[in-house]
Amino acid sequence: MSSVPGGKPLPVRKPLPYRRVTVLGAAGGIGQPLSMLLKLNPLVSKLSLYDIAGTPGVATDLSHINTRTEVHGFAGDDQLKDALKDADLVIIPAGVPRKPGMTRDELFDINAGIVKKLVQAIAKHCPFALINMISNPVNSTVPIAAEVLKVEGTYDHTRLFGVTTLDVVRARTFYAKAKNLPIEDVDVPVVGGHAGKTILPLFSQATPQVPLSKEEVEELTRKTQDGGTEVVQAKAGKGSATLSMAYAAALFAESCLKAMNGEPNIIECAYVGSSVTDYPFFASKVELGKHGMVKALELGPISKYEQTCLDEMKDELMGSIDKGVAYVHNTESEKIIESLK
Ligand SMILES: NC(=O)C1=CN([C@@H]2O[C@H](COP(=O)(O)OP(=O)(O)OC[C@H]3O[C@@H](n4cnc5c(N)ncnc54)[C@H](O)[C@@H]3O)[C@@H](O)[C@H]2O)C=CC1
Ligand SMILES: O=C([O-])CC(=O)C(=O)O
Repeated sequence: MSSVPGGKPLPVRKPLPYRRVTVLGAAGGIGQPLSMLLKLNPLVSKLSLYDIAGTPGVATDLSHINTRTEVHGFAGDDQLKDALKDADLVIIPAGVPRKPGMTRDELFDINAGIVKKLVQAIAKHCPFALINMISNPVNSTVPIAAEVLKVEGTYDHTRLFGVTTLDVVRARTFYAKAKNLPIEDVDVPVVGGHAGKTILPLFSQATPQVPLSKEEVEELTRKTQDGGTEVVQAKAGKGSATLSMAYAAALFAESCLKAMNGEPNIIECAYVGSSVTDYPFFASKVELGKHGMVKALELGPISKYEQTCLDEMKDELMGSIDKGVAYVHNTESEKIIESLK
C-alpha cells in the first residue's frame, strides 16, 4: 500500500504482463464478437486481427472503445507475418461454417487447407505461441495442426488446444435449466471430441450433483451433442453458432492468459494431444500453466452409460484423427514429388 499526504492509503496495482493475442479469421461471424470480447479484456494488451479481407474496418471500429487494448488490422497473405509477430496466443476461427444438413466433417475439404496454411505461418513467425483452434472439424483440424508443426519442427503438444468450451457452456446451461439450479454455480466436464457422439458430457461429475434419471441423462447428453446442429438449423443457411462460440472462445482464451500470467489452478476442458486414453487426441480437463498445458487430467470415475458412449465414439474419433494426419502426409508427399519433377 502507498499513501498520499493526508489521504487514504492507495492500493498498489501490480502491472499486468504485456500480452499479444492474434485472431485469424477475425472478420467472420465468430471473429468479430470474439475480437470485441478480447478488446474488453484487461489481460489483452495488443490485439492483432487478421483475415483475408475486412479486418482494417473491424480493427478501426474496435479501436475506438476506451479500453487499454491496442488493436491492429491485417489483411491478405502479405500481412499474415506482421499479424503473428510476437503473439503469445493465436486464436483460429478461420474457415467455412456448416449449412443445414451438413456434418462438421463435410467442412474438412475446405478448412483443412486453410488451417494448414495458417499453422505453417505460426510455426514460422510465432513458434512459441499457444494455439486455440476453433475451425471445424476440430477433431481433424487439431491433428492437422500437430502434423504441420511436426513437419516444421516446432510441435509441442502442450501449446496446441482444440476449443471445446462451447460444449461445456451448453452442458452447463442445459443442466442448470433442467434441474432449476443457479446457472453460475454449475459445471459439467465434457470429454471426447467436438462432433456428434464424440461430444460426451459427464453428468456423473457435474457440480452441484443432483439426481438425474436415466432418461434425463440421455436427453441432456443428446441435447449437448446436438447443440451445434440446433443453431445451424435455426440460422437456416446463415451459418452456425457465432455469438455463443465467441463467448466460449473468450472464456478459454482468458484462462490461457491467466495461467500464462502465473495464476494457479486453472482447469478447462480442451481437445489436446494426451495419453489420458488410447486416442492420440482427446478432450478432457486440462491444467493450464505459464507455458500452456501442464497436464491433461485423468477422466476419473464415470458411469456405465458414459463408458458405453466412450466406447461408441471410437470409430468416429479415430477416423477423424487419422484423416487429419493423412491429409498432411499426403499433401507433403505431393509437394516433394512436385519439386522432383
Ligand atoms: N469449435 C467450436 O466449438 C466451433 C467451431 N466453429 C467453426 O468456426 C469456423 C468459423 O465459423 P464462422 O466464424 O461462423 O464462419 P465465417 O464464415 O463467418 O467466418 C470465417 C472467417 O474466416 C475467414 N477466412 C477464410 N479463409 C481464411 C484464411 N486463409 N485466413 C484467414 N481468414 C480466413 C473468412 O474470410 C471469414 O471472415 C467454422 O469452421 C465453424 O464450423 C463454429 C462454432 C463452434
Ligand atoms: O455445429 C457447428 O457446425 C458449429 C459448432 O461446432 C458448434 O456450434 O458446436
